[in-house]
Amino acid sequence: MSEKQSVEAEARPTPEQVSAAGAEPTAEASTRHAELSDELRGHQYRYYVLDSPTIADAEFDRLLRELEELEERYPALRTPDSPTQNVGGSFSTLFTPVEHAERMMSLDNVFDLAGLAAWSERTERDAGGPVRFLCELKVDGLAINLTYEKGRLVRGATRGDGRTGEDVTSNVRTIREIPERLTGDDLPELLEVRGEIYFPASAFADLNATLVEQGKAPFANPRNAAAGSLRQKDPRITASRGLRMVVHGIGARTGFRPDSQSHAYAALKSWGLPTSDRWRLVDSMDEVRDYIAYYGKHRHDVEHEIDGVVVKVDSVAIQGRLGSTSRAPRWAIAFKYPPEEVTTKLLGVEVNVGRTGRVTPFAVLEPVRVAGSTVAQATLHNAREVERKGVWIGDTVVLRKAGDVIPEVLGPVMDLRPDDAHAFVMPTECPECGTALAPAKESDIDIRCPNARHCPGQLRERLFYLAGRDALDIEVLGYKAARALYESGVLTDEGDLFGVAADDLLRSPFFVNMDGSLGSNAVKLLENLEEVKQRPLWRVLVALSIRHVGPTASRALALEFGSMEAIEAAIAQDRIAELSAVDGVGPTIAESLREWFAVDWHREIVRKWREAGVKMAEERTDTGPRPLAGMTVVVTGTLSTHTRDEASEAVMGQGGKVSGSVSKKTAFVVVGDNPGSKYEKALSLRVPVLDEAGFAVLLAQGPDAAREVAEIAEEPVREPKRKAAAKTEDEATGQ
Ligand SMILES: NC(=O)c1ccc[n+]([C@@H]2O[C@H](COP(=O)([O-])OP(=O)(O)OC[C@H]3O[C@@H](n4cnc5c(N)ncnc54)[C@H](O)[C@@H]3O)[C@@H](O)[C@H]2O)c1
Ligand SMILES: [Zn+2]
Repeated sequence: MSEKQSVEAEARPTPEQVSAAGAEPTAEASTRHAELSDELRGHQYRYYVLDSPTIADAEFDRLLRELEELEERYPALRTPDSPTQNVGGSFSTLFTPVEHAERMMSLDNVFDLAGLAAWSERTERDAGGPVRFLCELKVDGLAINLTYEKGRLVRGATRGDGRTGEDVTSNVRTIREIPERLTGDDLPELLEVRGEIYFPASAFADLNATLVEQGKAPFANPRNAAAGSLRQKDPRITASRGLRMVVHGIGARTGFRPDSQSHAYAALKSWGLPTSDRWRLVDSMDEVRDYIAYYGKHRHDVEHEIDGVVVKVDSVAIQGRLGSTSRAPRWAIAFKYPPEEVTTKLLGVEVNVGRTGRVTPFAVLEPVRVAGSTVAQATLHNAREVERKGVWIGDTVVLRKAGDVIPEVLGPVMDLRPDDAHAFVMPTECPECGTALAPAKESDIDIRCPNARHCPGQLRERLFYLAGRDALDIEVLGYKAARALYESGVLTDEGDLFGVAADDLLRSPFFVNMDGSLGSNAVKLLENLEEVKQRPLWRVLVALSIRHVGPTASRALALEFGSMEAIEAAIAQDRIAELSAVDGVGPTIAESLREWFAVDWHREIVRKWREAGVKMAEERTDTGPRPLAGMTVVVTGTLSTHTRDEASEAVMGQGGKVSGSVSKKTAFVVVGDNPGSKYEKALSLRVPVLDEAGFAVLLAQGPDAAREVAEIAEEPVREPKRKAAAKTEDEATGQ
């Protein structure tokens, strides 16, 4: 890094200096060039020959780009043996070397849309006009060359340096997807088929687990697994690995003259070769960008890893006219997606105790930037998962962070394992309370802390959860406040929560000012707790942390039973069938309710909350009219006057049901801003549609009045009406 900076810091040569024969390289530049070249060759050897790289691809690419930049500045450094000029990878002595009939090339890369646009402009200029492009996925695997003579597979070879590869014919023959004989008439005399061997992403974790079990080294990622599995001395091992292939090109051919890449694919497919069905022919760069965007989003919906998109000129004639450089064709370009994989150090494995007592190990990592954020932790799910991945504390590991997906540790870089690395041992006691851990059932993989009531970890998580937006929504009760409450002994479990008074909070430094007076957070908490006592029954049910009883089931229970007492009575009288018959509840949840209420201290929570004044019944149960009884209302889009929850509560408060899907039986669909397809569905089913004003009418004046102001589609269904006035951003997001 520092050397790079020193090179960059030098004065740039003037354009005249460069244009002549190129600037004379400085001593520093030459040294850095030599260093980088050596380093890159070392990485290439590990990657192509040992199948065991020690740095992430993005890091390798960064070093290669640095080399390219140096050579751009000092063209004299660009010697034919530079890593920038060659197809990466020599060949090993493990396999017999074989010459390819036609050279195997690499691909030039671009890393952004500007680079892609520059390439397409250059290409169309050189081609003398607009060209048709073929877009396909860049499969992150291992390049292979299959030679077919008169339709018979005679050889399989790795790319090697592009001219000479390794003979892996017997290994290739074990891959089921690769035909021994092509089928059809008109088979070419000679055909080199180029493609990628890959290891299915979904089988990767299992492969590592098997290797670890056998005491063998696990792979860092699926690409290495593909290369390592194909390049085996014993083809039986290759056969056991379930490798697959995608065809993406042709080399030498006799008796086969396709006029385009796409025609070639069609022919290869008809002969039984595994071509992809994801390629697209397009006539504009807009469509290329759409393709790139689509697979950027669906990168992990594909059976193999993808590191980019390859854009090719479809016409073989134009391909020929454009030709190639020493290492890559000019008629194709690889658009690389932002890297998702990095390597970092696994500093430790710690465990976390969850709301239900589940103890989960997580990786503590040296903080590293990947996919736009800094990652310092990654869940490891359970002890078996840590073992299956084969990662040890102290290892350099490959970390993958894909977009919004949670970061995942893929595997260890075995060659960098330090002597003092050691396997993680799952604790036998709860790190929060010291209780012996055990699986809930003998067959469970997860282990739990059985001290549910008093374990600080579990209590903290339950308090945090009951204060959440989907439960009681207590603003000031966050993690720190939750911890402060039990650490100072203000409460022993959540049953005490609503009995907390100012005096109690004075015992906790967290809630007290320097001068000994009650802090503003304490005042706020006490206020909050008062308000919360009036929350609807379903929120109280959620707050109890009963397994499987989330907002949906709680709403259904509240609607059906109307009060906590009624639910308790149903359980006490063993009317479980009645519970499970409730729409949105079912047998699992009914059983879970029964189990929960069977525990003394659980029933105590309910009793204490009730005594403290928490409302445990829906107001409307026996008093007041229920004008919406028997009606189902669907709410879609954003309302400015109600949050979704408030709207649902208002409907349920009047005896109505709230549903997520529109059917013929729906009484009303309430439509806010940016409604989804439910609006269109309502119109097509001729269900009355209410805007916000209409919803207000429904709540204030009842269904008959609402029907007067509702929009009902006439037959035949017309184009859905778009909501005219857009809300200001504040209104739209202010809920
Ligand atoms: N981590 C390391 O130490 C290390 C070392 C060397 C190379 N590498 C990585 O290897 C890559 C560079 O090597 P490269 O020259 O092999 O290739 P490349 O990945 O830049 O592109 C060329 C290769 O892409 C493959 N490919 C996949 N899909 C294709 C498609 N649809 N059409 C055409 N070709 C397709 C072909 O096999 C072709 O040889 C980089 O990603 C680099 O980071 C990493
Ligand atoms: Zn515990």
